[in-house]
Amino acid sequence: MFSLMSQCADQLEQYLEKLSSKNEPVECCELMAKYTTNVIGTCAFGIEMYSLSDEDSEFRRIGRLIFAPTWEHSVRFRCVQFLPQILCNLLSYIVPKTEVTKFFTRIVIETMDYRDANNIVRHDFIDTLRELKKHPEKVGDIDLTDYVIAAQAFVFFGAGFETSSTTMSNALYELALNQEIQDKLREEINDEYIRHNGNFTYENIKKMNYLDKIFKETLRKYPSVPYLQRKTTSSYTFGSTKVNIPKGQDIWIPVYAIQRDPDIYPKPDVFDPERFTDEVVQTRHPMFYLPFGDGPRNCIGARFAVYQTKIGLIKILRNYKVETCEKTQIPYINHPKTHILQSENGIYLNIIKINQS
Ligand code: HEM
Repeated sequence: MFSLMSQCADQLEQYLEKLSSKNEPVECCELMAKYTTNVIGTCAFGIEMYSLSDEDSEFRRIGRLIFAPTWEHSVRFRCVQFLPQILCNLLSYIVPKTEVTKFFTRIVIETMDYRDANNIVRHDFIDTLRELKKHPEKVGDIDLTDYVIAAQAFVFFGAGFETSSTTMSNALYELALNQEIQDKLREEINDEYIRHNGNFTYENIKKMNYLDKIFKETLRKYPSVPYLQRKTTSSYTFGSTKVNIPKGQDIWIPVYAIQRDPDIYPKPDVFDPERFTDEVVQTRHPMFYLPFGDGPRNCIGARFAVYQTKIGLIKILRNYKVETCEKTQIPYINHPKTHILQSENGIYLNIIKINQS
């Protein structure tokens, strides 16, 4: 899996060569979304997405549609959040299927049929879905229709690419604003490059401490999922107070607010990777850092996200310097309408080639 990710990162590097030669500011949210679309397509679906090389890639177009902050999306999202399940189920039969639903149903069913007909096994996400289709008893009384199967693929794709791509573009934004942090990271990348003859493996990347601290601080300051949702399974009263949350209550856990609380993270708007040294981390309650959630329904793609982000950043920063430009929005403005935390006007940066031996 990691080697497939690494190939996508190599394609990103080639694409950057083309982009940087234009000497124009680059919109990094779109750039990173193209990269992570490529990674998820290659690793999870076994489909070459061409999202970097092809400006009109179908997958990238659908990816944009999923997260477009439109009225229709808002209404659908709120219905799922607030209407009783039974009403939602009923509505799903009445409301017409969107282009995204049709696209995912077609692509997933076609890919599964193609693999069945040609005896192809890749041990990826599509194979897991094929396995479930062959053995529906494994999912109890859930009716595994084509729509239900496509919905699993949709969640995986939707949850996987935009969260990671915004994390990458936010990291680049902070590195452009904090050149000394960028230089220090490049030093670590170059040391690793020399130590391992240019071969960045999963194991090597795991040992890169400074990169890890930057990754964590990026998700501290910009948690892609700004709040978590839960329903209480029992009534709970806080300490010696009378504040009570009754059983069955829907609650939102405000990750963004916790991770920007000055009592927990002093000077929360300062980007400081040193908040994530082992010693400092031990002084904080573990629930004060929740970018991937926690408990049995936490993010299943966390490790995938960590490595696609890190290998992508390594490939960019080894050969390119990122700098702010006239089009860079400073300070960062949160988009008021998106569900995933994003900057309102994109992240424009100069990406300048540096000569490495
Ligand atoms: C930086 C990148 C990512 C972030 C910040 C992130 C964050 C999250 C968060 C906060 C949740 C909810 C957890 C909870 O409620 O406790 C979640 C759920 C989920 N994530 Fe991620 N995620 C990322 C990348 C990915 C990737 C790459 C994939 C798949 C390849 C993925 C797949 C999922 C799925 C399927 C769920 C739903 C799990 C469930 O409901 O049981 N995520 N993610």
